[in-house]
Amino acid sequence: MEKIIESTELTKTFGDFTAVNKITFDVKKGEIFGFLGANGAGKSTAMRMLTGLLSPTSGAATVAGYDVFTEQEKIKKNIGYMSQKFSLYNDLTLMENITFYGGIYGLSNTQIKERGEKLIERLDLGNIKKKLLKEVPLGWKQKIAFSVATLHNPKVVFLDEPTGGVDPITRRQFWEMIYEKADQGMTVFVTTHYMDEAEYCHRISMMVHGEIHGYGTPKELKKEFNAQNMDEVFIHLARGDQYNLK
Ligand SMILES: Nc1ncnc2c1ncn2[C@@H]1O[C@H](COP(=O)(O)OP(=O)(O)OP(=O)(O)O)[C@@H](O)[C@H]1O
Repeated sequence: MEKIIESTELTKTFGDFTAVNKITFDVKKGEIFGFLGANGAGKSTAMRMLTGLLSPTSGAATVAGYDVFTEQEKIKKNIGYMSQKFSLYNDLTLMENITFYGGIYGLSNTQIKERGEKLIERLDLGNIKKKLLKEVPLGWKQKIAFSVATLHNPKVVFLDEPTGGVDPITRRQFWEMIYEKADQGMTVFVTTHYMDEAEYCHRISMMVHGEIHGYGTPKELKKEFNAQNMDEVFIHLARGDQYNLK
């Protein structure tokens, strides 16, 4: 199957400190790939390199066929990105946000109108489309942010802890949206701290101190670490062997 992301020994150092140390992995078309790790493990740094926001120190990687060292602008045009911090404008209405981002993504006015209306219908937001975003509850904002990040049908969408602070029902709805996009062939690269969400991913990598220490399907990882669930896999990897699960 076609690989959308390929990383070989990708590394980022800040002075003497190695934040990301030789990470090697790939992500296939239409795959939901979970990028996990404890706070400070290096996830955001890796994601920033893959989205063309930060220059790597060494190694090699391509995203949607473009080189992270030399084709960062092309990468940015072919991806969607939803950052940890809510990325829409609170002082614009829903439709104004859609128009603004649609313009940034290079969509025509007709495309913006059509896709915007479809998005509003899909999320059943007709009654709030004229409200300022700041009046909309967080869970809804996250779903809107995801829809806006995929408005231009990117090959891959990067989601940095998209469901942080959101209630369980909304998280579930959010994941239904992720599945829908993946079924359409979009690749989803997602970081999360929720281990139940890790179970929803097709494959996972687990970062520990800048390195990938676990890589595979949830089933494979549970088998490898003799764990009942992803929580146990995470504890085993992130906190060392003191739990003696293996
Ligand atoms: N610009 C920078 N200069 C120096 N050190 C940095 C810089 N950016 C990140 N780091 C360090 O690199 C390490 C990895 O940080 P990073 O933000 O990638 O981790 P993370 O896994 O995304 O954590 P979190 O889940 O908290 O977002 C941390 O120790 C951080 O302090």
